[in-house]
Amino acid sequence: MRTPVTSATARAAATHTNRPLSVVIGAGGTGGHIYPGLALADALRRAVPDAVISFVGTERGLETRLIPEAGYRLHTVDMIPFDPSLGARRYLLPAALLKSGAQCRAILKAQGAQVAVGMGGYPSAPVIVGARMAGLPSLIHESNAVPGRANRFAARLTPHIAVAFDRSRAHLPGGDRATTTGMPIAAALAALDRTALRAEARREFGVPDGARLVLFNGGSLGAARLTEAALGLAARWRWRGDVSLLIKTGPAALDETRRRLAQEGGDVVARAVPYLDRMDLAYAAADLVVCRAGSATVAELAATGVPAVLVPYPHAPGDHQTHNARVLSDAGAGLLLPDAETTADRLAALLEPLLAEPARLAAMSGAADPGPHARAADLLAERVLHLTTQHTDHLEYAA
Ligand SMILES: CC(=O)N[C@H]1[C@@H](OP(=O)(O)OP(=O)(O)OC[C@H]2O[C@@H](n3ccc(=O)[nH]c3=O)[C@H](O)[C@@H]2O)O[C@H](CO)[C@@H](O)[C@@H]1O
Repeated sequence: MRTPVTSATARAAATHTNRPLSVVIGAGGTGGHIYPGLALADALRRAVPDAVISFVGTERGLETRLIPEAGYRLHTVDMIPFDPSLGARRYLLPAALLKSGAQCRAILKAQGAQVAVGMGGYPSAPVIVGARMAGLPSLIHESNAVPGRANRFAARLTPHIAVAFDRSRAHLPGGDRATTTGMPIAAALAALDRTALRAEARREFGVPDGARLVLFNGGSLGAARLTEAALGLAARWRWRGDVSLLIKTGPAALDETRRRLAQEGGDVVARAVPYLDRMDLAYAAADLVVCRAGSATVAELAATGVPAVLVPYPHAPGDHQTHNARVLSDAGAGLLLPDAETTADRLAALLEPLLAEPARLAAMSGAADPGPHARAADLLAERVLHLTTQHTDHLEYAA
C-alpha cells in the first residue's frame, strides 16, 4: 500500500512560489538508475500535477529510449563514467566533471529548477555539481547496499542524502544523516497483486497450464552467463511438460539465443525475449526468478515477494551486487549463487528440488521483507518537495 505525499507538503511546494515546481533529475546508464528516477518523477507528478520535471543523462545509456517513452524530457551532457577501469583517462575526470557540471548549471537555469536530484550512475554527479554552482538545493539517492564512486563523491557536495538500504549508510560520507527511503519502484510494481494478474501474465508469455515458470533476467542489459546456463537447462528439460523458461537476453544476444534454442531442442520449453517492458507481468507469471542482483531488481523482488536465485555480477564496484543479494538471502527470500558456479548442471541441482516443493517456494515468497520500497517513490518525492519549500525564498542563479 503506497502512502501518498502529504498534501500539506505538496500544497506548500505548489503555492510557495508563483513559478511552477521544477525538478531536474540526474539518472542514466542502466535501468537500475533510470526506473527509480522515473518512479520519483511519477510520484512528484501525482503530488503536483503541473510540475515541470526533466532528466539529465548521456547520449549513450538506456535513458535515450526509456525517458522519452515515459513522457519526460531528457537533456544530455558529456560525461565519462567514474570507473577505475578508465586507467590513465581517470585523470580527465575532474575536467569532465567541471564541464558537465557547467552544462547542468545551464540546464537547471533554463528549466527554472528549484531542486536537483541525483539518482546515481554517472549523470548523477554532474547534476549535483551543477546545483552547487547554481546555489540550488540538491539531494542524492543511493540505490546499492555499497555506494558507487559517483555518489560517494556527490555526498560531499550535498547535506541531503537518501538511501535504498540501511546497510549502505556506513559506506557514505555523511551517511549518518541519510534517510532510508527504500528504492523507488514503478507504481505498477509497488501495487502488484501477483495472484490477480497471474492468469493474464501466463497467457501473455505462453506458459502451458500446470508448468512452473522460471524467469532468467540478467538486469537491464542482460547477462551472458545467465543466458548460457538457461540454454543448457532448456536443452536438459526439453522433455518436461511441467517447467517453462523465459529468458531475457538483451537485444544483442537475442538472435543467437533463439538459434541455439532451436538447434538444441530447448525451444519446446523456453522462450527468449530481448527485453521485458512489462515487469509486472513477468513477476506475476514467474514462480521463480534467476537474476543478477542489481538494486532495483532486489527491491522489486522484496516488494513483490517473488522467490529468487541471485547471481551477483562479479565485477560490480565494491562487489555491491553480493551485498544487495544478501538483503534477500539473509531474510530467506532468495538463494545466493556465485557467478562462477552458475552452470546448467549446478542450476538443475538447485532448481529441481525447489520447483518440486511449492511449500518451499511459498515460504521464500513470504520471507521477503517488503521494506519501504513500495512507498519509497512517495517518501522521496516528499523529501524533494520539502527542499523546495525550504529554499525557494533564497533561489538565485549567479550570473
Ligand atoms: C552490471 C551493473 O553494474 N549493474 C548495475 C546496474 O544494474 P541494472 O540497471 O541492470 O539493474 P537493476 O537490477 O538495479 O535494475 C534493472 C531495472 O530494469 C528493469 N528491467 C530489467 C530487465 C527488463 O527486461 N525490463 C526491465 O524493465 C527492472 O525491473 C529494474 O527496474 O544498476 C544497479 C543500480 O545501481 C546496480 O545495482 C547494478 O549493479
